[in-house]
Amino acid sequence: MIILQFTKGIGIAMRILVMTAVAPERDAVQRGLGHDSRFEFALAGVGLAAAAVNGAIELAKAEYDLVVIAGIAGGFAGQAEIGTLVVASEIIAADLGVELLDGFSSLDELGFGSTRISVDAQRAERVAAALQTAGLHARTGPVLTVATATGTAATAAALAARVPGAAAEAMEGFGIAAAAQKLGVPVIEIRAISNAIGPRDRDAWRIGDALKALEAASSVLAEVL
Ligand SMILES: O=C(O)c1cccc(C(=O)CC[C@H]2O[C@@H](n3cnc4c(=O)[nH]cnc43)[C@H](O)[C@@H]2O)c1
Repeated sequence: MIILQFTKGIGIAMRILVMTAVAPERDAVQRGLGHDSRFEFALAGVGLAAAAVNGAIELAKAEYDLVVIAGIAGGFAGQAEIGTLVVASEIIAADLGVELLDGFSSLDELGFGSTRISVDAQRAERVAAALQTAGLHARTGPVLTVATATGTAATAAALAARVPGAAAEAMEGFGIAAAAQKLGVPVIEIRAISNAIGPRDRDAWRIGDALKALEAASSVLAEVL
């Protein structure tokens, strides 16, 4: 039996999986979205491995039309300031490779696979435009996934040089996106900036501001997806 779900009388409802690393991020997105039956939520856990495993488990449970990866992130200086939003134009596993005596070689360069996953570019652009129209400070740009959160100016500079235009770094996107890609489910990633990437200063993190920005962005998401 084919069951068709209709929403507001305009067609078949999308089924959208929202994945965040931790519960406070999920709660912020839920507050923003309000009650909207198209959206389902799952926690990825912190880090690439947990995110890949949990992404695959969640995506195997149902046929989703879209995965939205959401959460807080570090912002690269001059690219994404604290409290602003970044919609990923590409998701890049920026430290997946080998360290060389004089630099770094990515998995791609080694011929072992790809460190880049494409997002649903049309949706990402549409979301970013809608966020801007709503008066939120949002941009698109590459969002890096790292295994180790950056804690020095030298690493921040190395990552920025490795991925020109990199806007933000977080720790789950590539894992969830890899699972989604395997299953043919389109993905977007939205990050609210809680801290500047560079010398570690946990006291300077503005998690509350970032969660508020994430909530505000999510209230726009419901309109545009
Ligand atoms: O302590 C809290 O209340 C709290 C609330 C929400 C989230 C957190 C986290 O610590 C989440 C960790 C999560 O944040 C991402 N993140 C944020 N900044 C960076 C960064 O500079 N480099 C890498 N990752 C960052 C990351 O995705 C973590 O999973 C705490």
